[in-house]
Amino acid sequence: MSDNAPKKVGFFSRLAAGLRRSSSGIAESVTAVFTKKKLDAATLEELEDALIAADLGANTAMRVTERLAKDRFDKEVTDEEVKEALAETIAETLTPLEAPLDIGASVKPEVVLFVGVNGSGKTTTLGKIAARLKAEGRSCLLVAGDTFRAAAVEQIAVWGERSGLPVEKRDLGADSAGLAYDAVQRARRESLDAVLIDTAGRLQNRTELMDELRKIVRVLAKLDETAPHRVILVLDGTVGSNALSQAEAFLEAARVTGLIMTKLDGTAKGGALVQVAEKFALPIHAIGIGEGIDDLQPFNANAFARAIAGLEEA
Ligand SMILES: Nc1nc2c(ncn2[C@@H]2O[C@H](COP(=O)(O)OP(=O)(O)OP(=O)(O)O)[C@@H](O)[C@H]2O)c(=O)[nH]1
Repeated sequence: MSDNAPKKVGFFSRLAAGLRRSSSGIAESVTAVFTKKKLDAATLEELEDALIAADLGANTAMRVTERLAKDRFDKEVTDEEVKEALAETIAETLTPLEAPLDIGASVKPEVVLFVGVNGSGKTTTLGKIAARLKAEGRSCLLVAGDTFRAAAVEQIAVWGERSGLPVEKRDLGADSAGLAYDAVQRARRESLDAVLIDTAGRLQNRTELMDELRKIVRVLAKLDETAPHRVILVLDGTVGSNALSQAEAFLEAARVTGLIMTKLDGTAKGGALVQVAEKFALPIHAIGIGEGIDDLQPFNANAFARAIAGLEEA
């Protein structure tokens, strides 16, 4: 137990530092509304507006104000109490969705597809997960399924080299569904634990590219009707509420099974994770709070809720 204590402190403080831009935006809104005011209807409305403006979504904002109204109406409240109510509400939403990844533990090879819009962090996230799997003694094949961009293929190759993991790639412009199919066959031959497939970034309104994604899913299911076993949607935390339409489109096209939100270190809009979670109830595997390998953290709902509300660790 004592061995774990310092690690836990480090984890939370890095998370809090990563989320600082989001949490300070929220803290400013809360402080602007509450300077030891009595909690009346007008203050509650102002608070609700401030939380919506912080990208937390109307539903969460309403639940926070209802919670406060129930216990504290007509009494004095401090901004600390508001933040506690906020953290508790966010944790209630997110705790059931906490889903740490355990790739390659049950199915072998576990086929995992990474999807998302351009630049959301798919390739980097895949590389970080591969490095972690390797460190845990699991074998995996990295698949450079973004056959449109030479830089993406190169990026996967670098992650493979760095982690000493095999990479399946093709010439630029090759059919990514065929590549994914061949990769799964190779992983079977080589008895690997997992196949991690990168895909090209695509905007959710580009029908032909979404169709290509459907094709990859269809082709994988030909080899094994339970594949892909996971479809991880990588969302860029800086896009705020736009993440909702992205999640909707990718859920429809590719049966997304879980999500990872990246770049929460560079955004004031991290509250959007709560909105997406609330609307789609998608398992949340991890969050990215920086570009380093250790900056992809397994998702911890309580820690996230306290950090984004600008509170200390519980
Ligand atoms: N600050 C920060 N940067 C990140 C994080 N995750 C990824 N990035 C950076 O975001 C940029 C885009 O990441 P990629 O992994 O190339 O994104 P992609 O989704 O594969 O991009 P496309 O192939 O264009 O679709 C890179 O510069 C990454 O280093 C994160 O959690 N925090």
